[in-house]
Amino acid sequence: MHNFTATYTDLYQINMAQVYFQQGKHEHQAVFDYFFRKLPFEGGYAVFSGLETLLEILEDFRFSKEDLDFLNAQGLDSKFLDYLKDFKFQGNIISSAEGDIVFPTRPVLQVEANMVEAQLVETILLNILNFQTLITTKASRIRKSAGDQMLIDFGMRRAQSSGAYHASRAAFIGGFEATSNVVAGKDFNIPISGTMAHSFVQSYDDELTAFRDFAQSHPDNSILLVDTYDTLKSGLPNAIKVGKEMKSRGEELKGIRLDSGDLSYLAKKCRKALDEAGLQDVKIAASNQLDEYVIRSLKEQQGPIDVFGVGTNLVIGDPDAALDGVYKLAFANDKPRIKLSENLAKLTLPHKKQVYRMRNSEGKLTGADAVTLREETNIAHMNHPFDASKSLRFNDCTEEALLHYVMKDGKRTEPPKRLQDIKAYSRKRLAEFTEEFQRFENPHLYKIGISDQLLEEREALRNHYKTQNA
Ligand SMILES: Nc1ncnc2c1ncn2[C@@H]1O[C@H](COP(=O)(O)OP(=O)(O)OP(=O)(O)O)[C@@H](O)[C@H]1O
Ligand SMILES: O=P(O)(O)OC[C@H]1O[C@H](OP(=O)(O)OP(=O)(O)O)[C@H](O)[C@@H]1O
Ligand SMILES: O=C(O)c1cccnc1
Repeated sequence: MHNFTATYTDLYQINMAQVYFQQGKHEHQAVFDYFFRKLPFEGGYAVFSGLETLLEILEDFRFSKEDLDFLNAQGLDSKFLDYLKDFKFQGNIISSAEGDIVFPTRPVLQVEANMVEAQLVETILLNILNFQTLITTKASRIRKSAGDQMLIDFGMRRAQSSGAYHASRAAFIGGFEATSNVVAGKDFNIPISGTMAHSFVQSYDDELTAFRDFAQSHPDNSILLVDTYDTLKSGLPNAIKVGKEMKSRGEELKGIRLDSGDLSYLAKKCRKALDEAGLQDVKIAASNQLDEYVIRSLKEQQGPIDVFGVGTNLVIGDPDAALDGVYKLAFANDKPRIKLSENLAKLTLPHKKQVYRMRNSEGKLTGADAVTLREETNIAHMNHPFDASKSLRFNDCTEEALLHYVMKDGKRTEPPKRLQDIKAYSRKRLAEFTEEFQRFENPHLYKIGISDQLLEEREALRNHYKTQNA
């Protein structure tokens, strides 16, 4: 994996950190919230991911000698640079579980650290969490459409460059079974899978020989690409020939892949011909600019497609391209902090906080998460975060605390989780949300409320800064 040293940050973080150091404020303790304001893909939920990647980076987040030489050449203060020689992230991370279902406005993760540490980790934290959460959410939607069919990530070549590495990880958490991305497979223990390219077929004078050579070399694992010249007139009959030859040798053709044309129509024709040739076990894979909507349509048309290969639209998080996650100061030097805005929705929530998922007496979701001050319990009432006329009462509800310490004093509180376990957890958590929250068109709104005490604290601070600056 790329070695993320502490220069993996924006310059303004270092410039601010220098001032904190010079003013003797570098030991002041801060709490920052990571949250986002808008759900991606106009969907009803997001799936939080990237946490393990972040923790791994933070465990060894320091400046190398070359980093410090570079900063020295930029004219930064030599005493400050001396201090950075020993810099290491020694703060706490309080987080939602990776794979959990998360919503706008409420903190997804918090950083508790000194001002320098908290500021220097902001950029990498946003870089990792915004991207992986976006892609895991996209993958989860594609999984929803695909039902039980196999999903393979084909996105590496079309990803935003090295983003492919973490996109493959994120896609697996969201429900993909395999990836064509070999390095991600190796590093994250994701099953790898592959078929063949058009170039392979083109490089031969005839398609049949191309298929035969491939089958001979990969007797257990051949998926033949049948659309290079003509799917029904050439690719399919040649694949059937090779499939039968393999069968006579006691081998089995694994599948064929369709990559153009009307995928549902072609899959039906191919399935029929394969079955008639006694090749019922040969699978049909499809690719070509798939996403959750095309896959949903292909399923509705009952195209007998067993495997979907999804590239571009998955790894670029189409059409959103970015999650708008932000990192805002909530507490510093023993005082709650707020950021005011003309736009009410951009007011921040001050203080050290906790988030609770509210369930009714039967253990079912009530459709709301409540944000409270950290020490509060027994949430009976909550308020709309930005609309004073709206509030919600809870009767006889249980509260599940969603934020937990995952790093203390720069060290993880638990060993790293296996990707497979994160995926299984995520699936279980999403299954709690009814169809209304998961549908693609105008999904049901999951509510986020703030407790009476938090509202009071926020309003007091707001008035304080408003009058101070009047
Ligand atoms: N039966 C179908 N129902 C809905 N969408 C489909 C169906 N078959 C294919 N598609 C999708 O329609 C789009 C067709 O893309 P495009 O117009 O590029 O066709 P193509 O067959 O790939 O052409 P080319 O031969 O140039 O590659 C792709 O996103 C594909 O996944
Ligand atoms: O459409 P996507 O969802 O992005 O899926 C990946 C695409 O990448 C490959 O095409 P490409 O033309 O790059 O190579 P090929 O000649 O092997 O088909 C593959 O055949 C898919 O069509
Ligand atoms: O294995 C495949 O078929 C594959 C891999 C990457 C991109 N498109 C297809």
